[in-house]
Amino acid sequence: MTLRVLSVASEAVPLVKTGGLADVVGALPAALAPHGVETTTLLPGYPAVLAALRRARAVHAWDSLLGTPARLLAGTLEGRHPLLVLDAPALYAREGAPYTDSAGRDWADNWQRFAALGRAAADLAGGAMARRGKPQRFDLVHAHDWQAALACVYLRYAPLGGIRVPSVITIHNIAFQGWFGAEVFPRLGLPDAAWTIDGVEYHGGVGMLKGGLANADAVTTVSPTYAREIRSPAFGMGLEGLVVARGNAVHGILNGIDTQVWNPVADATLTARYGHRTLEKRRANKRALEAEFELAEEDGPLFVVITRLTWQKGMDVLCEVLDHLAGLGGRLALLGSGDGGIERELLAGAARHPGRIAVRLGYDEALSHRMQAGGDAILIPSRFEPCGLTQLYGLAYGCLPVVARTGGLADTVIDANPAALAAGCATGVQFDGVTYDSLAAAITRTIALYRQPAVWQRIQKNAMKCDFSWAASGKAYADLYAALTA
Ligand SMILES: Nc1ncnc2c1ncn2[C@@H]1O[C@H](COP(=O)(O)OP(=O)(O)O[C@H]2O[C@H](CO)[C@@H](O)[C@H](O)[C@H]2O)[C@@H](O)[C@H]1O
Repeated sequence: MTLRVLSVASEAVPLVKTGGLADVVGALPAALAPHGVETTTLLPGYPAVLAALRRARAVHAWDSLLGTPARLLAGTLEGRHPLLVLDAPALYAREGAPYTDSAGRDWADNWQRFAALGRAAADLAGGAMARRGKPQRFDLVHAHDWQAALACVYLRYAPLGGIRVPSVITIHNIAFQGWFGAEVFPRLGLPDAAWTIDGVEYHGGVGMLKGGLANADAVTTVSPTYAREIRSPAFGMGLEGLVVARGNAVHGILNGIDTQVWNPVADATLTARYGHRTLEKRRANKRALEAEFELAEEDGPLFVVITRLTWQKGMDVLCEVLDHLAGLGGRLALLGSGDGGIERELLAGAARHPGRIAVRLGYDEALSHRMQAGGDAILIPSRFEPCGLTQLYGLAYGCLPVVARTGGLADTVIDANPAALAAGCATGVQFDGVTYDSLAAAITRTIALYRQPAVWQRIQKNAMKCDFSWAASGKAYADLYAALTA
């Protein structure tokens, strides 16, 4: 029997992406299909999403969805999986990024933009459209992050159709909570009962992620270690008490990677395609990357970084170790954008070390593939990392991850310590604490390993043979859905 799931999110590859959330939401339908789950993805109708919809048909219209007219358009994701798009021009038809305007400021009406997404999801799954040609019945709603969290709250406090549908919320990053002032509460269309510790009330305002965490039937986050970490104040960002209170309803399910998109044997963006038996072909990718970044052409270690430039990702500490890295004969190619101060410091580092440190500010998906294929090691000094995807891509591409021991980074990389090297299972380098000393020592250790070619290649082969496809995690989600709908 097919289980029908409505996956609700604010971004999904290949239509709209600001970070790893989009990779996961985009990959889930194919990951779940082998387990008898049909996933319909509901996204906001940003201009880019509407432009990509081919042969869309309108399947529902609201005269007023939280105060604004809206339509629901049906199409497909990747030409294969059902897609629903919430077309509400007053909320989404604007220039800029999904959450911010062109100047990088949060849209002032974000509360309404994403409350409407949650209300639409609850209407769809709860049966409110049944009389008016609802496109399909759903057995379960899966909400991602604060932007979709109100779906769980509406299903609990204000179901409009009378069908009781269970919900799951996934936390991709507990640091982003969607908190708004108390004045928005009356406009959400929720009963007074939701203005409580069990509902959306949080520190005197509306906490969207908090409301979802409190009211979803199950909570998942994207690695087992992060599921434990967010029980503590250091990682829970204020929500640790609620996470602890949800007890066994909280699950850590590791993200997978889309092996159709991230596979060096078949990756069309690369100069040379290769596998773990043809590692020597990586050299052509390294030469191409050096040329692209105007780095010195040599066989010494080439580090890469692909990230949002933020405090979470430890990029301030990376700036501090640039001189150390270059002084040891290392080179660095960095792709990222974000914090203006960090951008300036990185550019200053590149100016101090021409040919050794090169920085590309911006977002470039194809270049990120070429960097994983041409770099020797990827540096990921995150202060916290719910799962992390770039270390998984690095493992698949033999670009060895050098990671802080936190969250999903701790769960997916095996440190090349003497015991792991002797046992032949090492896949990268881990270090404790994101400080100058710890990161500098990890870089020193990585370069020492690189200078032993047989050892390095062994680690590369181990890394490339790891299976971080969606197979296991797709099943874990499907099992959770089955338990909730039994
Ligand atoms: N400048 C650039 N150009 C091209 N590509 C770039 C880029 N900057 C980043 N990327 C890409 O964006 C994605 C980032 O995903 P991550 O999982 O590493 O972090 P993010 O913090 O966005 O996601 C959050 O959600 C995901 C999904 O659950 C969790 O893995 C993670 O820990 C959590 O913080 C990767 O696909 C990466 O290659």
